[in-house]
Formats: sequence, C-alpha cells, structure tokens
Amino acid sequence: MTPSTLRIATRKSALALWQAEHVAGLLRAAHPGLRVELVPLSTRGDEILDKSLATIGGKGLFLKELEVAMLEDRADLAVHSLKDVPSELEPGFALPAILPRADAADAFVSNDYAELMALPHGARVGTSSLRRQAQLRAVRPDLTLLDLRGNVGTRLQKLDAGHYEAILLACAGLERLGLHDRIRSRLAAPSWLPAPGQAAIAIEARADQPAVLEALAVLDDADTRLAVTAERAMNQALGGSCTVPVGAWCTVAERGLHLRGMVGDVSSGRLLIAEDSGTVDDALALGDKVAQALFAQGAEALLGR
Ligand SMILES: NCc1[nH]cc(CCC(=O)O)c1CC(=O)O
Repeated sequence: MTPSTLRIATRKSALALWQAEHVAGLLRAAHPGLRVELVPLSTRGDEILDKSLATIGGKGLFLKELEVAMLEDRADLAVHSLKDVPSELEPGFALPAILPRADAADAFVSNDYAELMALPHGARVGTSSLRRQAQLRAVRPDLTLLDLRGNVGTRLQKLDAGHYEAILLACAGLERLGLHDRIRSRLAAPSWLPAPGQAAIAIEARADQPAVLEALAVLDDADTRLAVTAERAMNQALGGSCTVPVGAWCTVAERGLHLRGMVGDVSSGRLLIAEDSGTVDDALALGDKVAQALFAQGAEALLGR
C-alpha cells in the first residue's frame, strides 16, 4: 500500500532543494492524495568548505546525515545528485529510482571568453574536480588550475569577483537553477567525459521499507539506470573513490550499451581512455570490462594503488 506521507531528506543548497522539490512534484503527480514534505538538513560535506573533499572523507559526507535521518525515521527518502553518491552504497540502503538524465556535459563558464581554446596563455581556471583538472591539463597544459569549492552560486560569485578567467561546472546544475545563460560552451562526450552518473538524480531509501520503495520505483528511468550502472561499475572496479580523476559516459541504444571511460593524471595531463560495447542485460560486466582495459593501459599507477 502506498504510504500516506513521504518525507524527503535533502541538503540545503539551492541545487539540492530544487532537486528535492522536483522529486516532490513528480511523486505528488504519480500518487494523487500523497502528502510529500521536505526535511532540509545540513551535512558535513556542506559545512567544511576550506578543505578538499578527499581529505575530509569523500563524497559519502554529503549522504551521511540524510541516511541517519532515514534510519531514525525522520525521513523516508533522500534525493541526491547521483554523481555525489559513492559507487558502493551504505548497507541497508537502496536506490529505488534514478530519474531521466539531463545534459551530462560540463559547462565552460566565463565572463570574457567563449570557450576553453579562447583562453589566453596561463589563464586561471577554477575547479576542484580532479577529473576536470586532468582533462584541462590534457588540452591546455599552460592553464593555471585553481581550487574552487562551494555550491554553484558561491562558485559563480568567485568567478564574477575576478578570481578566475573561467570555471567549469555541470550543465545540469546550471540548467536546474535557471542559470542556462551562464553556459558559454559545452565540454561534452566523447571528447570530454563527465563524472560517472553526472546529470542523473537518484532517490535513496531504506532497503527494509518495501511500500516506500514501491512508491518511489514509478519514477525510475530504465535507460538512465542502465547507463549509470555501467559507469558506476567501472568507477567501483577502479577503486570507486572521488579522489581520482575518473570520467565515464555510457550511451544506450537499440543494439546495446557503449561505455567510454577515462583515468587521468592531473600533473601530466596524461589521459588513459578505453571503450567497449555490451548488452543491456549486462551493464555491470561492461563497466568491469572497461575498467580492466584501463588497468591494462597502466591505470594502476595513476590511481595511486
Ligand atoms: N559536485 C557538486 C555537484 N553535484 C552534482 C552537480 C551537478 C548536477 C548533476 O551532475 O546532476 C554538482 C555541481 C557541479 O559539478 O557543477
């Protein structure tokens, strides 16, 4: 039986709130009469802004408080950007729905330059993502790469304050926030790879709540789930952490899946690329296969393992 109320735990950033409201609207439309409430929470990942994510414990920090709220029955589900969800979920939790993917490209954002190749020699580019840094190094070794954390609004403010000639952000986040205008050009697959799961919204719930899981599953998009399953399997086989520069892009077509994966080195700008195809019933195996191909090219050394 569908529950009478569903409480959505969410982070408080503008993007997280947009995504939670979006899911709330979809749930109300799917289940007439259902009450849907937001439970906004602060996470350690949001509070510690002066240290790199890698040093404070990785992406799981954005999920922890939301998961505790579900365990303590203060919320029934949590809404996440899938790329912030570790490839291995906490035991006892499930992802009953993955929404249709938005634009998975990265955005080149600048007030003075229209695209990456138009930046002057040595220009300052802000991004804390090792994946973005390695790919920038590969095409523009001359650039000055600078750290840039914080939510989307904070990052744009720092650009506008003149700390950088350009910054890179996800197109999906800008679009959701009504900031499409800030996208000067797109950095898109296959030449530029997004993070595994980028632009997909995931719904997390307790694995022991069948009625909740069932109510949420109506929002699942099968093709997006296939693509991100392959991408996340590859990431997990490579070590699964967010502290290494890994990119992945899986397309889904009638004839099957195609996954392209990347492991990069930030200091040298060297990128290892591998790709392969598989059937829709074996997305996990495809992710493994591409990870093994990257290991065969020497990914181990870049992953610091
Ligand atoms: N790391 C933060 C984060 N997590 C998800 C998005 C964008 C939305 C998405 O990929 O679904 C962003 C911002 C960004 O990378 O610019």
